[in-house]
Amino acid sequence: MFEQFFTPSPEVNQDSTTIRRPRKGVIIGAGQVGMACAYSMLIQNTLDEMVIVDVNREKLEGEVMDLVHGLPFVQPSIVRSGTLADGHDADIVIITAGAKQRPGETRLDLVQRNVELFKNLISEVVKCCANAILLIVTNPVDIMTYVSWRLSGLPSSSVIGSGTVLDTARFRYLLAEKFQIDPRSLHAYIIGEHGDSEVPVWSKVNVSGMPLFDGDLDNASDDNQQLEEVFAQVKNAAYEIIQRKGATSYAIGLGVTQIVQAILRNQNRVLTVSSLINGLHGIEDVCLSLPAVVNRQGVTRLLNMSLTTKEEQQLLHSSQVLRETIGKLNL
Ligand SMILES: NC(=O)C1=CN([C@@H]2O[C@H](COP(=O)(O)OP(=O)(O)OC[C@H]3O[C@@H](n4cnc5c(N)ncnc54)[C@H](O)[C@@H]3O)[C@@H](O)[C@H]2O)C=CC1
Ligand SMILES: CC(=O)C(=O)O
Repeated sequence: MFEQFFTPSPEVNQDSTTIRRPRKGVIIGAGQVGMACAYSMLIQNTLDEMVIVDVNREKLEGEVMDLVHGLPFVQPSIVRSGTLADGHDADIVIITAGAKQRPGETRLDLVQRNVELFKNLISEVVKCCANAILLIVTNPVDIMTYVSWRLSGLPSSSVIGSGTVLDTARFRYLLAEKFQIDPRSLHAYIIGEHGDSEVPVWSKVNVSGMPLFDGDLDNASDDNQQLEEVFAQVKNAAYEIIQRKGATSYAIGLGVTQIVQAILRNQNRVLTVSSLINGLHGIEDVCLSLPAVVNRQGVTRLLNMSLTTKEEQQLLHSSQVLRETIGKLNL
């Protein structure tokens, strides 16, 4: 079509091995979170091709129409609605489908509904997108990551949960506000469950390598109480936001983008994603977040982070909460 406008170049390189293979991702779930991930990845030039899938076809079409009308403003990429079958050559599948918390509900309250959904979904994903890394966002994300690993039969390195990447960002943001520091220069981690039993690693909080505390916040000084209040805000952030606007989406969209970039750009980036833990800190057969090295193979290494006795105990408790929940599942 319109050949009159173009003249083929005399020496087009036909050797496809010199051309980088496009980075392709599938997002399952075109809800608030799925679309925030799509938008964030689009404006950060993260994928060359993005396929968005949802059982609600009408909503899906509307969301994708809205998104593609922005393509002239960003780096070129393909964005379209589709089905899982369109993901046969996908590098990554991001799962955001499923029930979300209503005001007052915990993430663990979603477990039955979302595990039932995943029982069908994961086998389809593995069948259709055989070579993809799975990135789970649906809550309760640690349980859903474990369930996805078990149901998929994939190596655990290829099944990753967004984990406490979001909580870690909230922690850094709030601490950075308090200390008047750019959050990128403040290093701090939330580990364990993405949920009520999560653990702040006070002993490792530092500004460009300078530790801010000796260890645990043991004495009840005013300063320490203020810092405990910061952690309470981190832990309760989702409840507070859901109470006000019904869902959280922007920050998780940005967090997912960082994880996807770490994977597809082979960055070896340290992120508090959720992955299978077997042995570290005395934890067995649970997915939860510890600082992990993320690259094109997924989670390849976990940092042997030293913790105080109190932090170890809190982490073990968090793992027990998750293990008990897994123990009640009929997988
Ligand atoms: N890991 C994290 O840090 C966070 C996780 N979440 C979780 O993400 C999930 C999604 O939240 P929202 O997007 O706000 O919910 P939402 O209700 O806006 O969207 C969910 C979407 O999933 C779709 N869906 C349901 N079953 C499907 C299937 N079998 N295949 C394809 N699509 C399907 C629905 O049609 C809907 O469009 C929830 O479980 C929520 O708790 C939310 C924020 C942060
Ligand atoms: C909903 C949720 O998991 C969060 O915003 O942390």
